[in-house]
Amino acid sequence: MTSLQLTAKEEMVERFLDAASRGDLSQVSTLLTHAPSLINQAGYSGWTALMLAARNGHYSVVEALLSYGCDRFSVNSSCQTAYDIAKFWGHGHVSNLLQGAGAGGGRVLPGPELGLQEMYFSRETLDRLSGRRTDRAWLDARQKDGNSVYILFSNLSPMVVSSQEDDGTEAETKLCRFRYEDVKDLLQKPSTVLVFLGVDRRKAPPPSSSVEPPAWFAISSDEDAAELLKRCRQTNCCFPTRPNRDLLKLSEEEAGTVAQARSVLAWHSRYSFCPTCGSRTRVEEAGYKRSCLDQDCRSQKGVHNTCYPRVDPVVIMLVIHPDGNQCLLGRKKVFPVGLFSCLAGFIEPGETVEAAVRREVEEESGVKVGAVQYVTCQPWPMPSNLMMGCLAVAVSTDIKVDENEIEEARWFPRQQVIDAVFRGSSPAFIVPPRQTIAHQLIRHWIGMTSNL
Ligand SMILES: NC(=O)C1=CN([C@@H]2O[C@H](COP(=O)(O)OP(=O)(O)OC[C@H]3O[C@@H](n4cnc5c(N)ncnc54)[C@H](O)[C@@H]3O)[C@@H](O)[C@H]2O)C=CC1
Ligand SMILES: [Mg+2]
Ligand SMILES: [Mg+2]
Ligand SMILES: [Mg+2]
Ligand SMILES: [Zn+2]
Repeated sequence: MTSLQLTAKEEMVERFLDAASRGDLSQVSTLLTHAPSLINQAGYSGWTALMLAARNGHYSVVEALLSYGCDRFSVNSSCQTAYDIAKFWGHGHVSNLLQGAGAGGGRVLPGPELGLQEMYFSRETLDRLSGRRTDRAWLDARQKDGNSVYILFSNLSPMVVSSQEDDGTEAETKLCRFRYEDVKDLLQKPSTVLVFLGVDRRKAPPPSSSVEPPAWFAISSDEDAAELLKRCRQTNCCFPTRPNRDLLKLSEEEAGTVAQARSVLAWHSRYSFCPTCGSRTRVEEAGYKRSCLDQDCRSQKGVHNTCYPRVDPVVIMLVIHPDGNQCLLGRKKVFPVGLFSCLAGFIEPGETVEAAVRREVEEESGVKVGAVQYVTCQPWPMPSNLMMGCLAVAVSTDIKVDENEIEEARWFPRQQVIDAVFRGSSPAFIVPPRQTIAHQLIRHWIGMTSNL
C-alpha cells in the first residue's frame, strides 16, 4: 500500500465521519454502500461515526449505522461509548435507542462537571426580606437606625472610593457607606428615590436576640454630583463614568449589592410616568413598585408587570464546532482591539431560550445550531439583563456575519482558546475579563473532557 492510497483512504474516512456528524443520512448510506469497511473506522480524534452522530443527536443516522451492524461497544480515548456521549449531550431519544439495543453497558456519564467560578454580580450578601416591603413602621425604624447603611447613586453610578497600591496602580474599588444622619436631608427631597435592598446576612444575630442585622438602602439623587461627593469623609471618592468597566472592580460581595440596586434604580429612571396612560406614578413597596396616580388607569386593575421592576432576558452562548475542538467567537466594532467574545442577544417575546440561541447565532454569524445546553446565568446590571449562558453545538460551519452588529466572527481552535484564557506567550486573541459570563462559558468549555 502506498502512502498515496493511505491518504485517499483517510480522506474517505473523514468524509464519512463528517457526513455522520452533520446528520447527512443519504451520504452516510452512499459511502457505506461503496465501502462497508468504513462503518467502525475512527478518525484522527478517535471518534467513530456512531459517536459523532450520537453527539449531535442525529437519530436517523444512529439508527442506520446500527442497522448496518456497527459496533456499539467501541469507545473513544476517554472510554466513552456512543451511548455515554448521547446521554451527556442530553439526546435522550438517541441514548434510549442505543440503550435499547443493549449498547450502553449500564455506564452513564455523571453530566457536565461545571467547575464554574462564582458568577460576578450574583452574590446575595443581603437577605432581601421582600415580605417587609409593605411594613411601613418596620421600614421607618430601619431607615432611622444608626446601624443602617446607605449607598448613594448619581446618574446610576454608585459613589465609590478607589485605593491605590504603592506603585500607583489602582487596587479595589469600595462603596462609600453612609449613615442616616448623613443623608436624612436627601430623603426629604421629592426627587430622591429610596430602595430597601435587604438586611446583611453576614451580621445575622443569634435567633434569640432582638437586635436586627443592619439594613441596606440605595438612594438615587439628582443633586449635583460634586455636591454629593462632599458628603463623604474619604478622599479619592467618585461616581464612575464607565459602568461596563468600572463596576467590575468591586469585591464580589459589593458587586451583588450594586447589581440589585443599579437595576432597580435604572427602572425608576425609565418609568417615572405610567407606561399604560402616561400619568405620574408614586413609588411604593420600599422602591419595588410604582403605581399610577390616575385611579381610572387600567394598570390599577389586577396585577400589571409595568408596575414592577423589569428584567430583560438575554441568551449568551458558546457555539461549539461539529468537530468538538473549535468554538465560535465574535467581536463588535466597539470591543477593545483583539477581543473576541461569545455571541449574545435579547430573547424575544414568546421565545424559548433554545430558540433564541439558534436565532441569534444564525442572525449574527450565519451558523446553524442544533443541541443547546443551559449552563449558568448572570445578572448584568447594564441596566437590567439576566444573561442565560448556554453551550450550543453547530450543525453548519460557514460564517457570514451580520455586519450591523458583528465586525468579525471566527472558529478558534481549543489550543488558541486555552492560550488566550491562561495568557500563553502570544495569544491569538483576547478573551473578556473573568467577571463576565462570556469568560466563564469559555473556561467551562475548555475545562470539559477535551474530546466531548
Ligand atoms: N456579561 C457578558 O459576558 C456579556 C453581556 N452582554 C450583554 O448582553 C446584551 C445583549 O447583547 P446584544 O448582542 O447587544 O443583543 P442583540 O444581539 O439582541 O442586539 C442588540 C440590538 O437588539 C435590539 N434590541 C432588542 N431587544 C432589546 C432590548 N430588550 N433592549 C435593548 N436592545 C434590544 C437593539 O436594536 C440592540 O441594538 C447587551 O446589552 C450586553 O450588555 C453581551 C455580551 C457579553
Ligand atoms: Mg448580539
Ligand atoms: Mg443579535
Ligand atoms: Mg437580537
Ligand atoms: Zn396609568
